Order: sequence, then C-alpha cells, then structure tokens
Amino acid sequence: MTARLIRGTEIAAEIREELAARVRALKAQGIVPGLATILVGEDPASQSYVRAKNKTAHDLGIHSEQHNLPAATTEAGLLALIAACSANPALNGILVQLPLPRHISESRVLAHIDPAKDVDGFHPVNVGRMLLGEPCFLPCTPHGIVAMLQRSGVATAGAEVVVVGRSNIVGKPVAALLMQKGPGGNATVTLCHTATRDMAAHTRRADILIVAAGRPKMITADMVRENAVVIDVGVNRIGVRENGRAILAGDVDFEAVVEKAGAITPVPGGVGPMTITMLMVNTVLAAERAHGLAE
Ligand SMILES: Nc1nc2c(c(=O)[nH]1)N[C@@H](CN(C=O)c1ccc(C(=O)N[C@@H](CCC(=O)O)C(=O)O)cc1)CN2
Repeated sequence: MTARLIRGTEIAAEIREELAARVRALKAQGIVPGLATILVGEDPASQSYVRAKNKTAHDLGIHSEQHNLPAATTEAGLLALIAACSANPALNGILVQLPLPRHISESRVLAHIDPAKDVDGFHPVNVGRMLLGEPCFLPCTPHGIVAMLQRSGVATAGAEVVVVGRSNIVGKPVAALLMQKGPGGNATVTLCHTATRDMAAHTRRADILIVAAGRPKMITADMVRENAVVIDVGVNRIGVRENGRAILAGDVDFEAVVEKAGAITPVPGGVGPMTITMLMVNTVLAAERAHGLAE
C-alpha cells in the first residue's frame, strides 16, 4: 500500500496562521517582532533560503532586516554586525545563515549571538538548555520535525526512532528532542553515522526513521520496516531542469520507499517548509519573552 504523505507545506501553513494571531496580539500592545538575517557570500541555495525567511517574516507582519555581506567579509566584521544587532532593541532575533565561508569560525560566530536573540537555537547556552530540557530556543529543523510528527498524529512515546546523520543542525538535536521526557519525546533513539556498522540492521528496526545525511536516495526500500514513518530531511540538488530550476532529491529513495512505509515526507514540501516556519515561531517567542509576555 502507498504511504500517507506528511505534507510540511500544509502543517507549516497551519502553524503560520496561529502565529499571525500572536503577531496581531503583540501589535495591539505596540510590539512588532524584529528579525535580522545575515548572509555571507553568494551561495545560491543560501540566498534563496534567506530570501524565503525574509518574505515569510514580512507576510506575517514581522519586521525583518536582511544583511547580505560579501564572501570576503572578515570574521571581525561579521562579529561587529552581530554585536550591533544584539544591541538593537528593535531586533528580537538574529540568524546567521550557514554554512559560512571557510575563513570564518562558525563556533565563534554562533557563540557571539545574544542567547536571548538566538532564534536558530545554535548558541551553546541554548544547546545546553535544550539537552537539559529547560526553556530555550529549539533549533528550527528538529523543532519542525517534532511538530510535524505531533500534528500528524505520530506517537513518539515508546517508539523506536532511528536518526541517520549526526550534524549539529539536525541529527544530534533531533535525537536529543525525541529522547526528552514529555510530549513529542519519550522515544528510544538510535543515532547512526558514517562509522555505523551495518546501518540497515538499525534502520530496519525503526518505527520512525529520520534521515539527515545529505546523500541523495541513500535509504532504499530494503532498509525500511513495513509501515514505518519516514522523515526525509535531505534537500539534494541532483540536476537542473530546462527552465533553470534545480531538480531536488531527498536522502530517501522516495518512489520505492513510499510503497513500503506507512507515512513519509516528500521532498520538496516536507521538512524544508517547517524549518522556516519554526524560525518565525522562535522570533515571535523571542519578542514575547523580551516583553515579559512568555515564560
Ligand atoms: N542558520 C541556519 N542555516 C541553515 C539552516 C538553519 O536552520 N539555520 N538549515 C539549512 C537550510 N535551511 C534553512 O536555512 C533550509 C533548507 C531547506 C528549506 C526548504 O524549504 N526546502 C524546500 C526546497 C527549497 C529549494 O528549492 O531548495 C523543501 O524542502 O520543500 C528551507 C530552509 C542549512 N543552513
């Protein structure tokens, strides 16, 4: 039987509608949430993600400032801009688009953002609080995956979850969130990576399989348990169409796995749209917190 599609585009639209009401409530009190996006260099995918973030912010009534810096920007220059954004009371959230050029230290840059404005949830303070289960900003893609599972009725409590990929942006934090005590958590989590022996032996045990490895179609049907829920985080550009648009493929061999899984996210239209929406959720939460309107 063909798997049910978990459509991120639809879930994201539902969340954005709820968020628009929170933005209106803030505006009624004279508060406009503010977001600064910072992009260094001209990577076309990063440019399109940052454009989409600013457009979504604008559509929701969130003030946004887009800082596009040349690839040759120095680390000191970037840190100075982050310090200025941290000190600007009109800005509640600061996002530095990743990856950064190689001459800039990602860890120094992320640690320079005020943790109270770290709407990407990448500052060491927020990462630590997330692991401890304390109030913090959750990283957008993992947060989006948990929201998708909850809103599509996939129970995580007691489930065998297998995560493929150990990045700081997706693999490690999604594993941490799903093993956390409480709603959207309580799962038994296995994290696989490039040194995992016999990966298929792990993935075949998964009730919920989350793949964020950056390798097109690496998960084949024989690696998936019958009726599993498959969450594909990969957005791989595998070619270009005649009209110049990229051909995208996930990390999962969708055509084969859709016939075996119980539910699956498509690419595009799955996890990707949730990432940008959860950034907006964090920005509104940052504004609410800055004005003492949230925990
Ligand atoms: N500072 C950050 N940098 C990066 C993050 C992040 O969360 N914060 N995540 C990724 C890229 N990313 C957001 O920045 C992102 C990736 C994919 C999508 C998305 O909507 N994808 C669409 C396809 C769009 C396309 O044509 O490429 C989909 O899957 O439907 C949104 C955001 C790395 N950097």
